[in-house]
Amino acid sequence: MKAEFSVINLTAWYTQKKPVLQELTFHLQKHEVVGMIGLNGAGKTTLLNCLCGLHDGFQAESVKWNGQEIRFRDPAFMFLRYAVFDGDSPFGYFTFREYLAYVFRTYKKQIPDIETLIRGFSFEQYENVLIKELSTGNKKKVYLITAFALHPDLLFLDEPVNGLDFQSTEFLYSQMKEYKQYGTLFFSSHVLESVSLTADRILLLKNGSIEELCDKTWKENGDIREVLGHV
Ligand SMILES: Nc1ncnc2c1ncn2[C@@H]1O[C@H](COP(=O)(O)OP(=O)(O)OP(=O)(O)O)[C@@H](O)[C@H]1O
Repeated sequence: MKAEFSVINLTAWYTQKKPVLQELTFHLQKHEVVGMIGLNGAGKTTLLNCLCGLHDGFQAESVKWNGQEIRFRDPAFMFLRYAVFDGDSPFGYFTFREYLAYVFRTYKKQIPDIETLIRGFSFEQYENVLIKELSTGNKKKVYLITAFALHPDLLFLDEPVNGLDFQSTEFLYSQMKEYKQYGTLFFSSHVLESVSLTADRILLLKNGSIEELCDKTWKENGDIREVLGHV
C-alpha cells in the first residue's frame, strides 16, 4: 500500500551536538489510526512539533504527502492537518463557538452538526464561555471537538487523554477509533489503554528512532504491557 505521509531520516535537535530524534523514518497510511508511545523525554512532542512546522531545529531526507515532496509549513499541507497539543489553549479570548467558526472559516469548510460531539464530551454548558475561563479538561475539549468536527486528512493529537474525566475519555476513544473513516490519526500517549483500544498500529519512540510493535498480540487481548516487556 502506498504511504499517504512519509518521513524519511528526520533528525531533530535543540542543541545540534545532541539530537533528540536521529534519522527517524515512519509512514502513515491513508485512513489509519496510529499510536505513538515512548518514555518521558523520548521526543514525542518534539516529533509532533516538527510535523506541525513548530520546530526549526531539524533536517529530513524526505517528507512526502501523497507521493509529493512537501515542507511542513507549506500552506496546502497546513490546511490538511490539525493538531491538539497537551496544555496548549490558544484563542483564550474566544468562546468555543467563536473559535469553531474561526477555524472552519480558515479551513474553508462548513460547520457540520456537532450535537453528538457536544453531548459525548458533556460540553453543553460551555459552548459560549470564554476559553480562558474553562477548566483544564474543558479547555482540552474545545480543541478535541473542533478536531473531530473538522475531520482533517491528518489529525495529530499529543496526549489526548490528559485532563479528561472517565466519561469523556470513553467517548474520546470511540472518536479516535472511528477516525479512520475520515482520515489518518497519529497520536502520542502515556496511557497504554488509549493506544491498545484505538490504534491499528503502535509505534515506539526509543533512542531517537521509531520502531513498530510487530507483535500484534495486543490487538487480541487489548494489553500491550506484555509486548512492551520484550522491546
Ligand atoms: N525547549 C527545549 N529546549 C531544550 N531541550 C528541550 C526542549 N524541549 C524538549 N527538550 C528536550 O528534548 C527531549 C525530548 O522532549 P519531548 O518533550 O519531545 O519528549 P516527550 O517524549 O514528549 O516527553 P514526555 O513524555 O515527558 O512529554 C528531552 O530530553 C527534553 O528535555
